[in-house]
This record gives sequence, C-alpha cells and structure tokens, in this order.
Amino acid sequence: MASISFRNVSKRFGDVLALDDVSLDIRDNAFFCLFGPPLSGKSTILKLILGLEQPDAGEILIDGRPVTLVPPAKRNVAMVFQNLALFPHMTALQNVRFPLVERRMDPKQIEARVGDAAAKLHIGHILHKPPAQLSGGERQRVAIARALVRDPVAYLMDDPISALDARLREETRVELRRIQQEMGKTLVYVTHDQEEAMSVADGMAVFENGRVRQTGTPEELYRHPNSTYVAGMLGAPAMNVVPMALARQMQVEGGPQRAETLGVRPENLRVAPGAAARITEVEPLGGFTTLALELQGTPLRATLRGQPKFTAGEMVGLTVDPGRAHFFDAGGAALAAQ
Ligand SMILES: Nc1ncnc2c1ncn2[C@@H]1O[C@H](COP(=O)(O)OP(=O)(O)OP(=O)(O)O)[C@@H](O)[C@H]1O
Repeated sequence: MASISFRNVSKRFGDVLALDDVSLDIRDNAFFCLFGPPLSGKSTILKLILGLEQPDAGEILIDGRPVTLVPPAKRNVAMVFQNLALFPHMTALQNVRFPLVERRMDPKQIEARVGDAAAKLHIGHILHKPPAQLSGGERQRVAIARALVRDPVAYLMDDPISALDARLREETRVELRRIQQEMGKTLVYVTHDQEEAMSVADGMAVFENGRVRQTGTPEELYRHPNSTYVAGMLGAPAMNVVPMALARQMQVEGGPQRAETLGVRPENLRVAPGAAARITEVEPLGGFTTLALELQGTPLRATLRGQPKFTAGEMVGLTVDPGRAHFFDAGGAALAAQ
C-alpha cells in the first residue's frame, strides 16, 4: 500500500534544472505513467522516489510521510530493472530468489514467496532456465518476479519495454496491466510512448523540460488538454491546431474572445461536400483511413472510419463535430469554449 506525493520538488544537476517545482499525487494502487520527451525529468522522479537522489527543494511523501531523511533500503520501493539486469549465470529461479537469500530469509518462507510470485507471473515452467534461454517477454516477467518477492510498497519501471518489437510490446503492456491489478500495488511507469501511456495508465503526468504540464486520467488529458503542448503529445495523428482565421472555413463560429488558435482532433474533423480544402494524400489503414488535407495553405489531418472513396486532388468541405472544438490563447493555454 503506498500513495506517493511530490510537493513543489526541484532538483538541479549542475547547470541543468532537471525538475522545476513539481507537484504530483500518485494514489495507492495506481498504474501511473510519467510521460514526456527525452530529458524532460521522468527518470529523475524515479531516482527521487527510490532515494538515490535528494531534492534541492520541496518534499516527497510515501503514504503521507515525508521520506527525505529515510534511506533507500528503508523505503521499500522496488525498481524493476530491464531484463538485462538478470544475472546470466543463474537460473530464473535463482534470480527470483536472490533478494531473499541475500536477506537471509528462512528457506521455507523463500519457497512460499517464490511460488506465489511464479504463479502470478506464469513462470513456473521456465524457472529452471538461465536468462539466455528465455524470450524477451519471459525475461521481463522473471525480472518483475524478482522485485515482487520482496513485497515492496510500490514498483518503479523506467521504459521497461521500449527494446521489444511492436507486437511483443503490445502483448507485454497488456500483461503488465494485468499483473499490476493482480498485485494490487502502486506502479510508477516511465514511458515516452503515448500509445503505451494511454493504454495502460489510470493516471498520468505529462512532462516538459522538468515541469509537469498536466496530470489526470488518459481520457481527461486527451479530451481536455490544458495546452497545445499536451494536446500535441497525446493522439496520433496529432491534434490539428490552426489560426482562428481558418475556423469559419470549418463552420466553427465564435469561440472565446482571446482565442488565437483552434484545435481539432483528426477524428473530429468531418469531410463534407464543398470546396474549401484539397485532399493531398489518402492513406487507407484497414479499419480507418487518414486523409492529409490543405486548407488555405495549412496542412490538416482527418481520420475517417472504414475506407471512404476519396482521391488525392479532390476538393472537399470541412466541419467539426459539435462540442469537439478546442480553443487556445496566444501562449498555447486552453480556453473554455463559449
Ligand atoms: N546524474 C546526473 N548528472 C547530470 N545531469 C543529469 C543527471 N541525471 C539527469 N540529468 C539531467 O537532468 C535532465 C532530466 O533527465 P532525466 O533522465 O530525468 O530525463 P528523462 O525524461 O528520464 O529522459 P529519458 O527519456 O531520455 O530517459 C536531463 O537534462 C539530464 O541530462
């Protein structure tokens, strides 16, 4: 059981402000994703939770208690290292047992805990093998089991599946979600893959340059991004963000007074009869089709269901699904629609 909170935490490495006044609340038992581009401060959050680094300012709380003065070993938080961190000369079983043997735990208790972890992770049948004889996904599960036997209050993972190929990544993330729910433990998970974050997280924080730009559920952030930055980070193809001057061309009337740009997700852009925009590219992707369009020189993307019959060069009209227009001010901050 562990909730984890950051209160106005800053961390500097030399000239680099790795974290800038970060506040975060990760609730107990959450699958919480730290999401952002490289060097935005995600791994620094993990190091601070583990206690490998100390904040320069602010406070970190685990289950409501400040941990600044608590040494790493006493925090009982487990980092699940990537599969490379398994000992190659040991079998999977010896690897999983290792943290408990090191603590001189009673052998009977060790067997019970290892048996429990192996059952949860479905690795009983591969425990006799060394890591070299396991697939990437199996190694991953063994690495998780090794963390699991310690019975920590929370797990941390730093981009654990980025090295796997696309299909295995998809399988593994579904599995991680299942394991996390079964374990009933808080999992803090770093990723720079928006699809991964959206599919597994029940809470997430979007980072930019050491700052948290927004936190919430993936759905909240997708539907109500607070800025063009967050809007652009979630969703592929990315949200169309165009000058307000083009809003009328898409039948969007009004908008808040200070609005400088209009944002429309590709799936909320409707293609209608008309001659406002030119289709520049048609990309049929099976279940849906992506259109690249040009509206008065501005490129746009639309995602349509199925395989509608459009061809490059065709002129079309554009409308926006009612209630699905986003408006942003000159600084890129979201404005409430009027
Ligand atoms: N030990 C360190 N010494 C010096 N600079 C560091 C150290 N650790 C992190 N930094 C710097 O702090 C900033 C944030 O790094 P961090 O590793 O937290 O980013 P990240 O979002 O996890 O990036 P990535 O996705 O590439 O892992 C970067 O500019 C990085 O170079």
